[in-house]
Amino acid sequence: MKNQAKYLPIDITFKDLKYTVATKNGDKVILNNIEGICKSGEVTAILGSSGAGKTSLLNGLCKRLQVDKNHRLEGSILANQKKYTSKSFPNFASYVMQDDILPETLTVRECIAFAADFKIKGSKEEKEKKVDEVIKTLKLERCQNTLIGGHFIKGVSGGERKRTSIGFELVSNPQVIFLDEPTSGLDSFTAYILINELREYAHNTKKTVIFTIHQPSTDIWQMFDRIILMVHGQIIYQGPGKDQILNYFSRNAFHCPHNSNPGDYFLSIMHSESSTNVQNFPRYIENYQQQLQGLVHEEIEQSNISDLEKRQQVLNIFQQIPLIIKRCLKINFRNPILVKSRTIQSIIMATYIGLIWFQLPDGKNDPLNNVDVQNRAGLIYFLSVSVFMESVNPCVLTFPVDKATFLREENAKLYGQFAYFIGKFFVDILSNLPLPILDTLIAYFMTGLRLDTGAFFFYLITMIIMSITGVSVGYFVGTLFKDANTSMSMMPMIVIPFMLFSGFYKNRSDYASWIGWIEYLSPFKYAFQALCINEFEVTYFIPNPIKTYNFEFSKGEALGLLIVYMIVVSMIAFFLLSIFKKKLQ
Ligand SMILES: Nc1ncnc2c1ncn2[C@@H]1O[C@H](COP(=O)(O)OP(=O)(O)OP(=O)(O)O)[C@@H](O)[C@H]1O
Repeated sequence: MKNQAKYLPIDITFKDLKYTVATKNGDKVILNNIEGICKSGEVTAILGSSGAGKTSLLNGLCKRLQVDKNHRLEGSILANQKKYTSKSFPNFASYVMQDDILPETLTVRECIAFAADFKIKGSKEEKEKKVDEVIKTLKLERCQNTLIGGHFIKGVSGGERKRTSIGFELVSNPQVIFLDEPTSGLDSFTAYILINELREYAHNTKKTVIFTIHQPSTDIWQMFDRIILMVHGQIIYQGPGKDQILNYFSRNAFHCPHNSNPGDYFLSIMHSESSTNVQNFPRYIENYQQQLQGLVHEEIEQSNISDLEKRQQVLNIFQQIPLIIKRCLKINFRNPILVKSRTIQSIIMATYIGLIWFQLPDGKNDPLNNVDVQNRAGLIYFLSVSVFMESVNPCVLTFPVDKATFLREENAKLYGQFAYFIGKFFVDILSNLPLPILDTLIAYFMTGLRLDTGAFFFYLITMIIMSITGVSVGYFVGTLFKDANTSMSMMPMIVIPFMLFSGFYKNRSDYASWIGWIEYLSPFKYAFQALCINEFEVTYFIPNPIKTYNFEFSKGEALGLLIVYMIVVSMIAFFLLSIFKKKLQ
């Protein structure tokens, strides 16, 4: 019984669907009271001129349309005559976005296997068998061990990338698969192969395949089982493809010339740039309403009826976290920017610092030398800033990209936000760990900081915590803004005030009371206090900076507060992500 429900074919239907957006010039109707059906075992193509409402319809069916007081969605959208929500959607359906969001440093096989691990119940062998099957279906055998690639790494071709995205969704064997322009950016042959694979998937396993498409070639056009044509948010044809659609339009005096591509012909009579077309739109709509709408209505009434399956997540949180960690490790450690260049950068930076502040006098011979005290305090402050920057920058750059992957996968119910956050945070801490250690080993001894085992390890731990704090702040900034460029350009606005209120540039006793509270938001304040006390608590220098800087905490307290700061900022980033999640999806 359970199995029957699992493989039950699903028809998607929509009735009286109206989507209205409030604009400055009044309400704009994007979908205008339309109804239709996409049947199981068939490929349904949604076509129309630019701005006709194809993507809005597809997003509506996927429960991804923005709905609020300015965006109203009316009517019903059903699967086997049952309502579904964005939450229950992944139980039976998958959505392949137009932009492929895949990690650059994973291979094609690893991407598909990752989805299989989360989505398929069964042994490792069963999962591998399913991955093999999908790779074979999508003809990805030859590139299965090639990296996806991106800006810095040469990877698979655009077509292979698109097929990997589809494989990522297909591996869970969804009953319904929605695709937004799956052929965009592909050459005609690759596009043909892709649509043919989707057609076989629909025909052989009674699945429902629905996509929007621009300018299909004649060969591709012949593969559509069902076509929905749209203009100005209305449907002007809905029914079988091939000869039926041509005959229907011929009967209504719109003859597709012999030997021409029907896709091109229909687009030529639908695009709204031509005034003749626009004059004809009411005719198309009227013809459709008089001749076809009744039939469509009957098809909707006769569509499959069944309860929708309630799929549970296959893995619990404790099984999800190790898989996320495994993947994040691969992503981070295979990335040449994140590993090689950061390590080299860190070595060069620490050596620079070591050379500039080389073997600072310890005050034994000249305890009253203010310049030496100032140099030593400046060095300590700069070291804490440098280790923070080393970890915050890559996080701000990569988190918005990773966030997109997370949103897609969380949307597809692969795992939950908590599992993702813990797994990713753990790996980012691990990836950053060598840098403060390397910095310390080089700079600490080159500059001649206090030679004492306890002081050395306290320094090292503070630098590691400061590096992790950089990761937390990186997540915070990366969550606040949608893309890496905005995050990077906004970061100075957040970090510079923290630096100014560290107590190094301006003595904390001198802050104006109305703004002085900002110092408690500055991680540099806690790090600088901890490191400075650590360095000067045992010293030959008479003017002791511990007093001059007016520190209010002991070094242990300052380090403790830095740890609390790091945890609180991470928690804020976590909650911000859950608040913005809905909006970003
Ligand atoms: N949230 C929105 N606010 C305002 N207008 C919108 C919104 N969403 C869609 N539109 C408008 O509705 C119309 C239909 O948009 P949609 O993206 O569905 O068209 P489309 O047929 O997919 O076009 P294209 O082929 O160019 O992607 C367009 O004119 C678009 O500008």
